[in-house]
Amino acid sequence: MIRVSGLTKVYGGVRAVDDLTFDVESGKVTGFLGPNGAGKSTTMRMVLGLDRPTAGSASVSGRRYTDFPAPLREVGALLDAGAMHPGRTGRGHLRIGARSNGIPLARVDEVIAQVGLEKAATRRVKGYSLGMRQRLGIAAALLGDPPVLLFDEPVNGLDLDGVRWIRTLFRGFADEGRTVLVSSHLMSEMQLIADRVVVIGRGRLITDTDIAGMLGGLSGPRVRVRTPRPEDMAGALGSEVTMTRPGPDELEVAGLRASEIGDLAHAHGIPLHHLAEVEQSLEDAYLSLTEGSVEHVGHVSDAVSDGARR
Ligand SMILES: Nc1ncnc2c1ncn2[C@@H]1O[C@H](COP(=O)(O)OP(=O)(O)OP(=O)(O)O)[C@@H](O)[C@H]1O
Repeated sequence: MIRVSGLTKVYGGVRAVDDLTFDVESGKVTGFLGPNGAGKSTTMRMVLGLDRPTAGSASVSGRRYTDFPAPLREVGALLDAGAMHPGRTGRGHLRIGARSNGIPLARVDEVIAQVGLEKAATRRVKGYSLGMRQRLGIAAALLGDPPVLLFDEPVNGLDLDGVRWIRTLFRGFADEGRTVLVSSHLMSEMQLIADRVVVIGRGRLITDTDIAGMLGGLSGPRVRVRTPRPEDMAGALGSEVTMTRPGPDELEVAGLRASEIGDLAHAHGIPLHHLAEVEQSLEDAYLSLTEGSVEHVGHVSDAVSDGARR
């Protein structure tokens, strides 16, 4: 488990991380979400002892990272897949990590097989694609078979196969009882990967909840209705519901379920051409959670459109 308590980091005048407190439980994949510049990487760096907190603390399995004699056995991390010596082979890169942490060299071939890099292991890293580098970075994180794993934006730049592979891998880690913290600014991806989400903005905690809780925090289900008689339909729905008019013959209704709207239409003899609940996504939840906070509105919009572009 990872415990972050009152964690704060100030760079010059910038409060990159601001009094952040949350726990990351074992046996789950926890998404660490926030727009660019929210402070995710800085938080992870402090958990890994790479940055010193201005205030507060971060611990892994009850100890500070810097107190572990063989940290790779306790925490595996992928922070920046680009930060590998380009002239080394994949296997060479892993052997150095193993040696410096007292890990048997036989483990190197095990993790190479686990990430599917057998064929590329003797090639130099400079010839690796981004996806191969991500795989190698994950192999390095797994070297010490650690109970806690941290990944900073692991799906960035991966193709669909790579993303699917990572999703399955992370689920497997959580099912084995490991603690898995994965940062991303892609809400849609987290909806598929994570059991819980910790959302931050401008270094501060916005929410710490499970996916169901985040979706449940929305204003309730919305229903899309298409009818040639939208005015009559609106009248039949009454004043208790809230609705918008996305198109000339369309209503989007909050406050009633699709079945109730169908029954009302039937009772009033109004023909319906379409009736469906609008699936709500984590993206919607993220927006609705943060739009009340003026401080974050600009950042949230940036993040969502940024995510949509990728
Ligand atoms: N070494 C540093 N010196 C000065 N400012 C920094 C440093 N590292 C990060 N910052 C600032 O701290 C803030 C948080 O940055 P951080 O990289 O932690 O955010 P992030 O959520 O990981 O963003 P991204 O999604 O873009 O990776 C930003 O304003 C950034 O400019």
